[in-house]
Amino acid sequence: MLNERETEEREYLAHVQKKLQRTLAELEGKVSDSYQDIIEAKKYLWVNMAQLDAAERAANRVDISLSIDAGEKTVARLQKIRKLLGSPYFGRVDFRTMRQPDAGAYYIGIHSFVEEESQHHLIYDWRSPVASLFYDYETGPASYFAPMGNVDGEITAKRQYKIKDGALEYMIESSMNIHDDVLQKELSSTSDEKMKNIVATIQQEQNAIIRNETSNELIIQGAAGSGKTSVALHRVAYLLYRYKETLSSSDILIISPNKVFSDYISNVLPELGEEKIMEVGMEELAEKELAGMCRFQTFYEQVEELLNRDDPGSVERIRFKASREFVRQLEAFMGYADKHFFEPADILMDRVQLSAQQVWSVYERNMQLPVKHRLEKTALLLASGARTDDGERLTKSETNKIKTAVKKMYKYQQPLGLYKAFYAHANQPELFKMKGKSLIEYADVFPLIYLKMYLEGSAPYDRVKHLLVDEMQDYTPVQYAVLSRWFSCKKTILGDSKQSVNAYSSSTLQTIKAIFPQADTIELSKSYRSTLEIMEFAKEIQPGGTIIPIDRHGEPPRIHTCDSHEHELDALRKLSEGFLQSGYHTMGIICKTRAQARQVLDALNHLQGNVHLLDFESEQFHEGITVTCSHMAKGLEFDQVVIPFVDAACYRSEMDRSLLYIACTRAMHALAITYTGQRSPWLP
Ligand SMILES: Nc1ncnc2c1ncn2[C@@H]1O[C@H](COP(=O)(O)OP(=O)(O)OP(=O)(O)O)[C@@H](O)[C@H]1O
Repeated sequence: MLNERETEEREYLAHVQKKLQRTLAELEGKVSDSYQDIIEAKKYLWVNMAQLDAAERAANRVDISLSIDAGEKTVARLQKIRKLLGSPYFGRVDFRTMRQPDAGAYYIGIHSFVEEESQHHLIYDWRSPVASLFYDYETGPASYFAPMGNVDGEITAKRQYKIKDGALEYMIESSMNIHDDVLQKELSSTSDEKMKNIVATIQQEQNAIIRNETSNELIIQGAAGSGKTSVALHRVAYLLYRYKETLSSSDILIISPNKVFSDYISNVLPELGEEKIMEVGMEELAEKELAGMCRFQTFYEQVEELLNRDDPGSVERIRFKASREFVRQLEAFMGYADKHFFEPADILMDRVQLSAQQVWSVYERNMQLPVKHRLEKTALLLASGARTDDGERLTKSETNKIKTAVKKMYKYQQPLGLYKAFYAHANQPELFKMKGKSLIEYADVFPLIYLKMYLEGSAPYDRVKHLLVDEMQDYTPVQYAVLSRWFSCKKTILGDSKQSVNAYSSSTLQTIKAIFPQADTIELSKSYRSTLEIMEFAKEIQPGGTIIPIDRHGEPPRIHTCDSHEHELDALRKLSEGFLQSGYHTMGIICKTRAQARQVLDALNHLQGNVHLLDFESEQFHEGITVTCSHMAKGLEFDQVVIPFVDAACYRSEMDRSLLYIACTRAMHALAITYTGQRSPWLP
């Protein structure tokens, strides 16, 4: 028997759906009309082309493009209505202000929906001011910030709904924030090959980040699975909604670790009704800067090299270049170069002579400019101020001669030459080693760019109004120094210091905070991805920290001890076949190195079609079995994770420990580990 409330709710749902259906039909009609209009206008233009003059043709083209614009807007609305029809809303708050006797019901959904005749809001967008009540308060006194000021009042009731394919699956009357049962249900579902939106179950501390409008720089340190990436993407959607007049999706840039990660998160914003955001990797940005100068090792190649080879020299080079002290030394070197690498000399020409002293005094006044611009300006100022004995101005060719002479007074013309000079100056030439002809190590890429900026200047990315940097722990102080020069806009910087894939070059939260002293920092410690059993296991591998696992239970992680390598490969085959029979969608076999991943791939040859290798070059994340390495899997998640070859020889260093932790925390529901011989000391 349905109780009275549920009957009421079903009636309201039917009412909203009727209105949505009607709007849908109207919009479909509009789309079809505007399609016809465009065809007609094009036909007219085509048939009458010869008779129309240029102005008429141009006017016609403008009409067509306006119709296309209008049509596109209608299609976008249509898509939103279709989405709402499947699941119109997920929450309701009944709120009354101090001056109202009765509470009004506010239904919260992924988009807003206003009844045309009455202009009554049947659904409020989750980003609207009033919707914050749903995320921030239990029943009782509450307030929200509206454009006209703070609105105080009382929440008299809160409800949550699960509406799927237009049908009410369940509703929960709750005095609580977001009822735990609903969150548990969401988290227990199987994974997708794309990240999902979390609008229905955003938690209060996450909502504070999403709706933060005051921080110019916001650092989010979040434990594995705490929702950092989800929250950052919802924050982007919120800012696009809040500042729709001044901010568009093309003003935002995400720096993400790899193409697969970009693909994995690519659906969240379109699901929220926003356009896709541009994503770029650090290396793409570096490539643009160093084009024509040199090639470089990638970050993943650097990590692979460290994992496969003990090379204390390489570790020392990476460590040195990952410190704040290194940036300080580079900057001190720039100061030194300003004074010592410019050797002013007399410029003696037939009609005019300039003394070294004159040259120096103009050069000195323009020290704030990049060297190249400084030299150009020095030459131009000298030339424009100079006069011949007859009081004449200099000719163009004389000016050019001064330019060439001044340019030659600077000792280094090429960034790479200047960069090498830094190591000579520091008396540590062993800290710079080319990898090959015109090929530099990854650790040298950003310091070289930093010096190139000093030497030649660089074009800042002024169009970007908000920068999002994910996996912040993987970037070094010199990378942040370069990023700050490129992007002077607002920034959201997120990551987890416990999930570094290269222990020698990772940045701690303290380091990042020191680099951005004005930034606000928020820490998220509740972890949502994995079951309690998996998180407890992972915490034993990487102890310390304040991670709080969600109270969701599953099978304890299983450790398979094998007699031989062959036996271990057999165990992997069985686990994979078991997965294919289970209801899970994704399984990650997460290895330490690429070579191991290839071995596993060979062992699973018989499951072809269900198995995918996820490597540096991969662009997509697929359903089924993914064989990959920890450093490629970060940011991703799988229903089930298997970590092979966790023996004492393979997982022994601090870096291995961190990679093992990353691999374990990718698992949502099930985790298995295999090894042969002696188990890794990092295993609980
Ligand atoms: N409020 C929430 N409601 C429902 N699911 C959530 C919520 N917060 C996080 N999750 C889920 O938890 C998982 C982890 O989220 P996300 O990948 O954003 O975390 P992360 O902190 O970036 O993780 P990591 O650093 O380990 O890669 C995802 O499946 C996400 O949907």
